[in-house]
Amino acid sequence: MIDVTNYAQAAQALVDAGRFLYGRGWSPATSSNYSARIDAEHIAITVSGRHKGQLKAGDVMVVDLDGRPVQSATRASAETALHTVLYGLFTDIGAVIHTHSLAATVLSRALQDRTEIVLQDYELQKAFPGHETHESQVRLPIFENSQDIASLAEETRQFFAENMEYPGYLIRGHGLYTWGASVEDCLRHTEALEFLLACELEMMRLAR
Ligand SMILES: CSC[C@@H](O)[C@@H](O)C(=O)COP(=O)(O)O
Ligand SMILES: [Zn+2]
Repeated sequence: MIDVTNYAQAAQALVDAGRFLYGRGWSPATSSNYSARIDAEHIAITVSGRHKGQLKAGDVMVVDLDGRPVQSATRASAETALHTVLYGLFTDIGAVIHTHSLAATVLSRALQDRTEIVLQDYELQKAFPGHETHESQVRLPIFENSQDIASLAEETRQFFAENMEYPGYLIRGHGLYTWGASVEDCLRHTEALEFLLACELEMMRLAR
């Protein structure tokens, strides 16, 4: 049984997150998907194709950790497997957010031969637990974009099983995934990473 209060709280947090992320320009044109944990076996996740700046409670549904809808006839995000794989791996996370910002999209394409981005010498790195100084490194792997979400999910599962300290990842020409203990935490990570990626893009422009 799904706890109705947990579901309602998760759904409202995702609706609010959508308004914020769309407002920042990081979830344009129905792109992006967001989820929040309801209990050990279920998450609330955005319905596929919905405008993230105008989400209503009915645009958030429940799936189990195998991505199967629970008490819903709507279609969960096409990228649900990229969420469920993270909840399976990181038992302490409570939310996953995927954005489609200009910085994440352009930077991951511009660095076409690279399989990771290393962020260093930015004070804002301290937004991540365990990073006490700008001299530490925040690293994000870059996976190739694919319409085969099952195989992309498996690729991410294998990577993060070995590299649990990475706070998120990029899909080339597509966007960013990050997670956190709560929706609030996850939003902080999203905002920090989007800021750092925008800085990197700006640095690259200045270096030309
Ligand atoms: C509108 S293009 C973006 C989609 O292809 C996808 O990458 C995305 O982020 C949203 O898919 P969705 O099925 O709505 O969760
Ligand atoms: Zn996407």
